[in-house]
Amino acid sequence: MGLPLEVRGLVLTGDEGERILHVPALDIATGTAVALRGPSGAGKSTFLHAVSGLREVAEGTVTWDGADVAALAPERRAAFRRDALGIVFQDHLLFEELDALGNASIATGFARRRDRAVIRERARTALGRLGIAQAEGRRVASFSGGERQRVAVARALAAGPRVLLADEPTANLDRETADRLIEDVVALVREQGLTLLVASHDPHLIARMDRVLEVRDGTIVEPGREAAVA
Ligand SMILES: Nc1ncnc2c1ncn2[C@@H]1O[C@H](COP(=O)(O)OP(=O)(O)OP(=O)(O)O)[C@@H](O)[C@H]1O
Repeated sequence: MGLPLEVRGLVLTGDEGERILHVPALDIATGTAVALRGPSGAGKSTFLHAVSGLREVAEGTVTWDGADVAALAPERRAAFRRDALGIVFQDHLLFEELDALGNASIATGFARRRDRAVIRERARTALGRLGIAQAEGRRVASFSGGERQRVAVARALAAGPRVLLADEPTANLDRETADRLIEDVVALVREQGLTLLVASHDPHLIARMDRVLEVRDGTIVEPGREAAVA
């Protein structure tokens, strides 16, 4: 099952204290697939980092099922992220010396012994679905951008998250691979009731989502409603 997200009075600022984003109120129901679009530099990545607890929040709350990630102590925040969130961000942060399967199943390093085989199996399945099973034993240092992206997606799914957060996951992929990735991720999200929040400009991806939010003029709006999501 996924988790619900509740954002209240969120203000995100830059290094000099300048305001980047202000989101008065936003709710995402459990199991909803949401696209976040908006011009380059609007603040999509900044928002995803904030809801992941990877970025300090100047004001407000970011609450996943009752837990305000912004208020958690650093270790508890890291544990929450590891246990509940699958994250596919633009800098994939793969371990260059490990092969694809080693990267995709990296969560085994933190998991209890009895969960490790499950994670490894999920990683293998995800790599297969994403079309790189034949390269699972190759070190990722030799992978293309698109292949790295797919390894990062497989890694996020292998940990068994309740929420999947992704930043332009189809950006470096050819149309066919991107469409396959979209189909697989949407199927998985639906099967498992995960909450999905994905920054993307890809019309094929956006068309498959339940809701489309737009980062615009320093806030988040929902086109169609044409008012700040409050
Ligand atoms: N720590 C920071 N200090 C100052 N400015 C910042 C900081 N972090 C982000 N910004 C600025 O905030 C704006 C939003 O950046 P962000 O990366 O979130 O945009 P984006 O919508 O994801 O864009 P893209 O589609 O190009 O990835 C940019 O102008 C960026 O330079």
